[in-house]
Amino acid sequence: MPTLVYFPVRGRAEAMRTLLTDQNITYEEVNAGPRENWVENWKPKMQFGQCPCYTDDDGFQLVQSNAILAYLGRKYDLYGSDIKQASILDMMNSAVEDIRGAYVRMIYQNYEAGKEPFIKELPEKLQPFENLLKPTKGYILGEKISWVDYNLFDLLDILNILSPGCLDAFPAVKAFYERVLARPGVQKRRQTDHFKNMPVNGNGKQ
Ligand SMILES: N[C@@H](CCC(=O)N[C@@H](CS)C(=O)NCC(=O)O)C(=O)O
Repeated sequence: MPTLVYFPVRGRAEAMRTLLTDQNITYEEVNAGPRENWVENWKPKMQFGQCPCYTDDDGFQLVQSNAILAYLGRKYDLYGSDIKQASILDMMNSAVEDIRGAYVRMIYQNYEAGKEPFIKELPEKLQPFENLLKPTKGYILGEKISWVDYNLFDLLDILNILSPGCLDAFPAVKAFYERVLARPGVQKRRQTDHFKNMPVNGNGKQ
């Protein structure tokens, strides 16, 4: 069975947990914490000293959250139907990562002073997604969900926690968020105690 090594927080693992559950892929969650256990037993084994780490059932091991998501996309036919669609997904995922990276830095390094300016800049950051999602009327590529949809959904979820209602001015983004949220497999994940009891980030800020 595949394993996912991470801490008991949503963080950089929740998008892949949602993808795996929604795609009916059974996997085992391995808690890399607490801190001493991580530093002693896990960190030295990770290629870049960090997790999440996904090990497939044949032993193939990957770290770097975006690489893991893309691998799952390739493996489970969630990467579009040609190189142009795949490249659109790469582009969208890079844009998701731009916001997630800034979010993570704000949460861990500058929450008190950085939260309000970050929220102020959100509309400017969400507008391109509104423009790109408006004509698709479904997921990023239209009717079929892709690996990047799960990552974008997770990003919107944490932004909505940071700034409740921040999606309201973007009808296509909001409809996209609600469409993914309503998927039975996504609901299945969100009904678990594992999900419900987990903080969004490792330092308790959200
Ligand atoms: N670029 C990496 C970042 C991974 C990362 O920041 N991992 C953090 C948890 S979210 C971690 O392993 N922290 C423990 C440490 O650095 O010792 C990715 O996308 O996976």
